[in-house]
Amino acid sequence: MKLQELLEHLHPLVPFRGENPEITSIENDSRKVQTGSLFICINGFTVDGHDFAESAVQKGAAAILAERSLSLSVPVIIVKDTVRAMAVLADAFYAHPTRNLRLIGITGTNGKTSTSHLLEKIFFEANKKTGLIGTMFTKVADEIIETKNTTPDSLTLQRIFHQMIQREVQFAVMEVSSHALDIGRVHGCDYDIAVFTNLTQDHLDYHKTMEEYMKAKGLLFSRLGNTFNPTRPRFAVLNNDDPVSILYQKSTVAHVVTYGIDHEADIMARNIEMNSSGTACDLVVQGNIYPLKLRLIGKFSVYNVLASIAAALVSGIPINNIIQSVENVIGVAGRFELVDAGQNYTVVVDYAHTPDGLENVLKTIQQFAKKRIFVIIGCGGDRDRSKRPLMAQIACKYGTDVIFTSDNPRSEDPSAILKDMEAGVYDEKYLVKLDRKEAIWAAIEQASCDDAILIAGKGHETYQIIGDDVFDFDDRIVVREAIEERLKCI
Ligand SMILES: CC(=O)N[C@H]1[C@@H](OP(=O)(O)OP(=O)(O)OC[C@H]2O[C@@H](n3ccc(=O)[nH]c3=O)[C@H](O)[C@@H]2O)O[C@H](CO)[C@@H](O)[C@@H]1O[C@H](C)C(=O)N[C@@H](C)C(=O)N[C@H](CCC(=O)O)C(=O)O
Ligand SMILES: Nc1ncnc2c1ncn2[C@@H]1O[C@H](COP(=O)(O)OP(=O)(O)OP(=O)(O)O)[C@@H](O)[C@H]1O
Ligand SMILES: N[C@H](CCC[C@H](N)C(=O)O)C(=O)O
Ligand SMILES: [Mg+2]
Repeated sequence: MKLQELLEHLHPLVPFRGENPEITSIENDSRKVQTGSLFICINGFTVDGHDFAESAVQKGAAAILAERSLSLSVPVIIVKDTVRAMAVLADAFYAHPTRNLRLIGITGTNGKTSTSHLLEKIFFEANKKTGLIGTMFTKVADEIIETKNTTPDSLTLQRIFHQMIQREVQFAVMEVSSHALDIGRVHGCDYDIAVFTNLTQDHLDYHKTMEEYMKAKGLLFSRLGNTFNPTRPRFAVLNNDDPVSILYQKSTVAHVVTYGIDHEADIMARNIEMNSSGTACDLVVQGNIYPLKLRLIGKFSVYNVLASIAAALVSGIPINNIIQSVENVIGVAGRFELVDAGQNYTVVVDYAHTPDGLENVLKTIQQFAKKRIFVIIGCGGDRDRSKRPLMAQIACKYGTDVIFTSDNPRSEDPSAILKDMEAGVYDEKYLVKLDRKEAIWAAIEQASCDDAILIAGKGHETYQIIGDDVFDFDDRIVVREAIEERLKCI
């Protein structure tokens, strides 16, 4: 594509003169630039991409998109906001891939990964070709691609959609983080369905207030249906048990479909009964009642199931297929994942990393725990500090034996993170063990018959980030080793 043809997608006041080279790729990382690339300079949180423009030209960049003038031997196009321009240009360069996909975006503080995996499974089992983008990985048909962020930057994202089109994917399900909505990573995505799970405290390091956080998530709904193809129906799937849904409902021109447990909704679950191996309930859809037997545990899992059922129904998947798929789901990796190595107590590994997530999981455990509840919990570094004391409080409210330990300290001092947690707790009911492996082993040493152990915060993660180092660490493997070692000694 010629540079001028590409730039026509920006607004007409963007000046363009001079050479009109062929653009063979778009890159925002100078290290990936090749001959013919358009290099987009992004002023990031860590470094300024403008500082790499010269090296991009040396690597063969044919043109540069920047926010300020740069003296270079190739055309430099100046825009006010390169992040925004990147989203528009990436969408155009890859021939507007989301116009040809049924795209479902899922936002909310907790439950995005769980709901998106459930929904992808429903589509897959209904013989649709699927794509998935989220925290754990990205999937294009049967190919798994590693991604760094829950929602990748717009360039990576449009490239993935393009691959999906090439692989004839019909339904793409993606997690849409509040960061992505705020920064503009999903600008240019044409969603058919937007799903809201819930809103509780997280990411205040970034958004500063709950109001700003709520507004960022709301962008998914206010933009829905404002894009390219007005003839395709758009749906907002909202959780009626979360008061924020009323605001999102007001902000969208799309059709609204609601789900809920405690408040009247289009799609509901009633008569929920739970034990340690599953959940039974009645699914109510348009006055019809369908008995559901889920292998997933907890009220929060029922919400995720309802959200995925609602999105699948408005996508035209028959109810009986949907029910069969959700009943088959054993679980999502690292979400209420039970570790059974032959011990006589329950071990749960869960990704709860917010106050609400932790409370939901602990309430669930409390419902079937017969004796002590051990909680092993830490908080991530370089993330919302204000959630640390709250998570510590919740751990001590529901746990009988609590061990505060490290999560991913990242650039922070691990002891300082634990001090932030301790500030929320006034009794002495907890132990502090900086080393996560030691914390897990200590709990296993003390556990006895019918106790329950929750290892929270890292779920599916197979690493621990300490400083700039990434170490192998998987709660599920570490706890299994500890259990097996203890069983040997009996
Ligand atoms: C705070 C934040 O959002 N940071 C994101 C941001 O990184 P950054 O601004 O630090 O980038 P940077 O290193 O300053 O680089 C600026 C520019 O210079 C370029 N560069 C850099 C070096 C070089 O040699 N040459 C070069 O051209 C880079 O490619 C980039 O274009 O842009 C990167 C590329 O898109 C992201 O991967 C990175 O996410 C980091 C890893 C992150 O941890 N983000 C978290 C806060 C996040 O976004 N989380 C959300 C929500 C998670 C959830 O709740 O599920 C998510 O969606 O992941
Ligand atoms: N609907 C829900 N409501 C409240 N808590 C939930 C819900 N679903 C899951 N959780 C809790 O939150 C944790 C994270 O779930 P999940 O990974 O699905 O959320 P997420 O929104 O994708 O999180 P992230 O922001 O990290 O991408 C789970 O391990 C569980 O403890
Ligand atoms: N998506 C969340 C995941 C947190 C997981 C936790 N283990 C941590 O590292 O803080 C975040 O990036 O804030
Ligand atoms: Mg997620």
